[in-house]
Parts: sequence; structure tokens; C-alpha cells
Amino acid sequence: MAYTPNRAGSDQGFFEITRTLIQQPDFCSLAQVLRNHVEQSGLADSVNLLMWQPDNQSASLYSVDRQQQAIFYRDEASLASGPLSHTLPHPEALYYPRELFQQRWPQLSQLNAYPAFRHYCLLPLVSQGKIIGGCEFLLNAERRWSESDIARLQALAPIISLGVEHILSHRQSDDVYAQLYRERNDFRLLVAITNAVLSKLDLDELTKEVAREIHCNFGFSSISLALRSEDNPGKLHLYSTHYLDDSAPLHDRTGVDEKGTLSEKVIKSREALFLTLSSRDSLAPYERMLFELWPGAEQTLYLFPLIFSGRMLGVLKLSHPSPAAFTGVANIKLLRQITERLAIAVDNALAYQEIRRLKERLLDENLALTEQINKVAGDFGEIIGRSEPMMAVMKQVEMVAQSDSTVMILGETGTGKELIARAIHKLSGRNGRRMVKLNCAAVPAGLLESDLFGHERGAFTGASAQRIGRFELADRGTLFLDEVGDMPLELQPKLLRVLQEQEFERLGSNKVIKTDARLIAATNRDLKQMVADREFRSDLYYRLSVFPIRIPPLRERPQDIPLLVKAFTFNIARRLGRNIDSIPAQTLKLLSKMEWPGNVRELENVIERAVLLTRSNVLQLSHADMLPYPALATHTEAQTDDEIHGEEGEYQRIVRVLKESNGVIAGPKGAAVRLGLKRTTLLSRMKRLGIDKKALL
Ligand SMILES: Nc1ncnc2c1ncn2[C@@H]1O[C@H](COP(=O)(O)OP(=O)(O)OP(=O)(O)O)[C@@H](O)[C@H]1O
Repeated sequence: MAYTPNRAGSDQGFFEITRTLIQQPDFCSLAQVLRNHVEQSGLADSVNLLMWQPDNQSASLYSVDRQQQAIFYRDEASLASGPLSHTLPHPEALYYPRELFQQRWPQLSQLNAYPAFRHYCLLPLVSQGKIIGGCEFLLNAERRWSESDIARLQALAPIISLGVEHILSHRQSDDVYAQLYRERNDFRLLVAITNAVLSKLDLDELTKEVAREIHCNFGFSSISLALRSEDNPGKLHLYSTHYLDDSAPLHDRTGVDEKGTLSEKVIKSREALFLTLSSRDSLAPYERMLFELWPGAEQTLYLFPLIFSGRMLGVLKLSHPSPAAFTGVANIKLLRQITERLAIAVDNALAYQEIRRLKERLLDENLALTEQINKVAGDFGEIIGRSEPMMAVMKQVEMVAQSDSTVMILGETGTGKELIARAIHKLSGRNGRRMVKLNCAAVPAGLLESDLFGHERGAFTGASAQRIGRFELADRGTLFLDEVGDMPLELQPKLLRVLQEQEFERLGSNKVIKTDARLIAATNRDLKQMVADREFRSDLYYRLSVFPIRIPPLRERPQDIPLLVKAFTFNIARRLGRNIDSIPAQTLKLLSKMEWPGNVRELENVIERAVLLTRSNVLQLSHADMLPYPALATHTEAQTDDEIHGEEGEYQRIVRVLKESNGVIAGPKGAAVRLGLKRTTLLSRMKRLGIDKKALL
């Protein structure tokens, strides 16, 4: 039907309105322009645009009121079942007087879009043969629409349809563009995150990097990775980053029980979990931290399971202190994709961590083995001694070896405490594993703790790599703590805890490590006195002294000396490629009469010197070699250790030998060898007695 110009009547008006209608960017402005037009031309008092969505069988309404305020109803069920539903099967104009409209659609009549009117007309809007909606005209006048009015309204309908088509195609291309733009950004982000995470093999670095990317791209303020512990089932290792301050995020690493946490729910269900919490009450203690960091705020949480190859590795937990704006399906989808990549990276990092741990363990094992092999070779493999006191010691060794009891070996320096410790280990059921040794006097106090318990990377300045402690190395074997009397007081409670609970933590870690190491301790100091002087904890003393074995000094068993001299001579001669097959009886007698302050080690040193100087097959020991050693006969058996080696005597002896050796401590001519002491023992004694070598020279 041809358009009849409005009352002012002109083709110009028709072109104007056509141009205006098809230029509108959205439905509201289209409704506004239409209303102005029909009002001015007296065709109607208001206009509603109804848009039909066939996908979900719903309709939306766009309109403006008299004050030009937009009116919009989306998906109103009453719209879809209103007059529009009648034009869908028969695309024809519908007319109703008010009374009938109100009667049939009382609900619609309540809406702002249907103010007072007398006559109602609905024209279908058609595009490419399909109904895309309808245009409602409301007239609030006594008069009804004339034939020519209806003709003009009907001529308007296809132009309105064009306007709607124009808006829809624009909207579609905008949607397509937005979709493409979003997909491109998502893809970029995925590539960036994948590159970032896959290049990080260290879990700390990996989690920091992931947190940074997620914070920058999604605005989450708290990002945590809760990883299940392989060694401790039921425990979670947490790596968290909190963005209270963008330039200085707070990194936190801790271990918690899995039970009762939100992560536990996700781990069990293997499903993501989204929730908003307004109170901390239902949360596990560590999860409450969010409410402490952001007091008074609600927390929106997103938890995604980290699954790789069907294996549940843990949970990625994201939170934000207000109802967040990331509930869009696309963002959730993107976060899921990020989580999938993160799971691969976490699996890689865990595998790398394991390889590094095994490598370190292997290195440490090799070192320990070499140490052990050297030691065994130097020990001649057996304990020499037929004297009564030594036989008693051997009996005690046999008795205690098979049990797992802690043993305390007491005795002066060089009496063979380490040898006895090795014998206990060899005779025990643990002999298939190693005996690990730690000399508490040889390690600086500050390093002793990490030597014993190990440390994590970064636990303290200089801890550039993770280290396994001696307790871990000695697992299922034996740990020999030599010079235990030199253990710093502050470290003693930790040792006591391991003895009581068989567990400890590495420095810088909360992970509890179980140990099944049997402990053998040794000391040449008077621990009882140290307890009285409060230099040694009494609880530790009693715990260590479950089974004490005292090794008698050589002067209490001179009858062992000939045996020792023979064994040392032949073994040393063989080692040095010398052929010595006899020792003069006189020499043996002389040696048996000497007092050996450094005990067996000192005797061994003297024999080694003698073997080196011997030019025949008979051991030659010059008188001069014996000069530094006082004869045993000068002391009676009743004399105590302290009387013979009192602090004063020991002090003078060390000072004298230090002077004689020009302050040289180590080496064949050093003071340690001459005193029959280990270098470390001499150094710790000098420290204890306040001897400053520099002041002597
Ligand atoms: N009964 C023994 N038979 C054979 N060799 C022995 C005996 N006792 C000690 N030795 C030797 O003497 C040296 C010192 O022994 P060991 O290191 O066991 O003594 P120690 O009491 O642990 O010394 P320290 O108090 O200085 O730690 C070692 O070379 C060891 O082989």
C-alpha cells in the first residue's frame, strides 16, 4: 500500500521519516523517534516496539513515556503470550478497544508501557518473510483510526522493520566483533600464561608468576595454590599471594590440614566451586585469613580443581573481597583453560622437584659412602683389645646392638668411641643401611641445625639450594652424634623432640618429616657436670643416657697396648709398602709403660712415625720419639681422669705443644697429631680453655 503523506502532506516528510528510522542505533531510540513522529502526525499517542526472540520464545519491549524516559521489559512472559502471540501464526494487523485489551491481558495493562488509551493497534514487523516482532500504537482519543490513518500506519510498518533489521545487523556485527576481540584477547592471555608457567620449574616462582598474571588480567586479589602433599596424605602445601598492595604483593607459604577446607570439597568432588561468603565462621582457620586481610568485606571465591592425567594435584583458589564481576561464562571458561595449563606446569614442577631431591640424595649418599669407606679402611675393620675392661665393653656392645635403644658412648678422646659406634651399627639389624656421622664440635654452631635437619632453599641467607639433613640421611640406619656435649643449648630441645617423637622439620619448612634413625651419641666431656652447670639440658641428658657405655682409657688397660702396637705396625707397614715383620720385645714393654693422654689415636700416630723411620724389617722406635710421653708408672690406678688431665694440666700441655709446633695445628707435624687429638677436637678444646694461638707466638 502506498504511503499517504501526513496532514502537512509531502513526499519530503516520508523520506525524512524513512531516513531517520533506519539510522537509529538501538531499539529505544527507534521507539523514541517513532513516538515523536506518530504524535506529531496525530496517528497515535504512544508506540511500543515488541521484539520476538524465537530461540527462547520470549519477547522484549522498547518504548518511551511522555517524559521521553526509556521503558524496557525483557523476556516478560506476559509479552510473549500477549497480542504478539496472535500475529505470529497470522501476520496481520490487530485492533482492540481498551476494554477488550484490559479484559484479555490484565497483566500487561498494569505496565507503564500501556498508559491510558482508548484504541490499540498491533502491526507485525516482518523481515525476509519472517516475523521479527510487532509495533503497537496506542491512541487516547474518542475518535477511532480512519481508513487513511490505518493505511499510513501500515505503510509505516515496513519502514520500521527496516530500522529494526538495520539495528539487528549492526548488533550482530558488533557481537561478532566483540566475540572475536574477546577470543583474541583470551588466546593471547592463554599463550602468555602458558609460556610463563611452563618456563618455571620452581614451585615458588611458578606460583608467583601465575598469581601475577591472574591478578593483572582478572583482578583477583588473593590467589592460592593448594597442592596435596605426596609424603603426608591429608596435608596441603599452600602457596598464596595476596594483593593488598599491587606493587608489593604478600607471598605466603605454609602447610595445613586438608580436612575441613574448601579445597577438600573441590578435591573430593573434582568440580569447581564458586561462592560468596560474608562470614568467616564456616571456614578452616587458614581460610579465615582473607577476612583478616580485608576486614568487613564479603569474599567471592572461585576454586578450580588442578587435575593432570586424571591425577588430582590440588586446587587453584581465587578470591576477591567484593561480589566480583567475573561471573561471565567466558571468564569462567577462560579460567578453566588456565587451570588446565597450570595443572601441567604444576605436574612438571613436582616432577622436577622430585628429580632434584633424588639427585641431591644421591650426591649426599655418595659422599656419605666415601666417608664411610675411608673410615672403615682406617679403622682396620676391627676393634683390638683383650683386656678385661675392653671385653666388658664388647659385651655391652653385643647386648645393645640388636635393640633400637639410644646409646651414649663416654670416654676420653681417642679411646675408640667412633669405632664402638660402628661396631654397634654393624651388629644391629640396621647394618644394611648406612651409619651417618656428625661431629657437633666440628660444625660451626650456626650451621649445625641445618646440618642435622636440613633446610629448604632460601631458609636463611646463603641457603641457595635445598639440603637434606643427617637425620634424613640416616633414616632406617644409624646417626652417630660425636662430641654431643658441644651441641649448643638452643639446639638441644630440637634434638630431644626427634628422640621423643621421631619427627622434625627442615629449616624453612613446615613439613613434618618422620625419621627412623637410631641415635648413638658420644662425648669426652663430663655431661653430668655440664647438666649441673646448666650447660647441658638434663631432659636431653637422661634421654641420651638410656644405655651408657664407658670406654676405658689406655692407661686403664695397658695389657691391650702390645696387641694394638702389633696390629698398627703391620697394617701401617702394609699400607705404606714397608716390610716390617717384628717388633722388639723391649719396644713393646716400653710402649706399654707410657701414659697415652691421647689414647689409642696417639699410640697409632707414634707407630706410624716409627714405621716411616724404620729402614729394616724390625720396627725401630727411638728413645727421642718417646720423650714427650710421660711414663705410665708415675700414676696410680686410683687417680681420676681429672687428676691426671686436670684442666690446668691439659691447658699447659696444649699451650706447650702449640708453641713447639709454631702454632701449626693440622698436618703430620701439627699440634693435633702430636697431642693425639683430632684437629677439630683440638680446636674445640682451645676454644673451651680460652687458648688463643696467636697470643702464644
Ligand atoms: N680398640 C681399638 N682397636 C683398634 N683401633 C682403635 C681402637 N680404639 C681406637 N682405635 C683407633 O684410634 C683412632 C681413634 O679412634 P676413635 O676416632 O674411634 O676415637 P674417639 O674416641 O671417637 O675419638 P674422639 O674423642 O677424638 O672423637 C682411630 O683411628 C681408631 O681406629
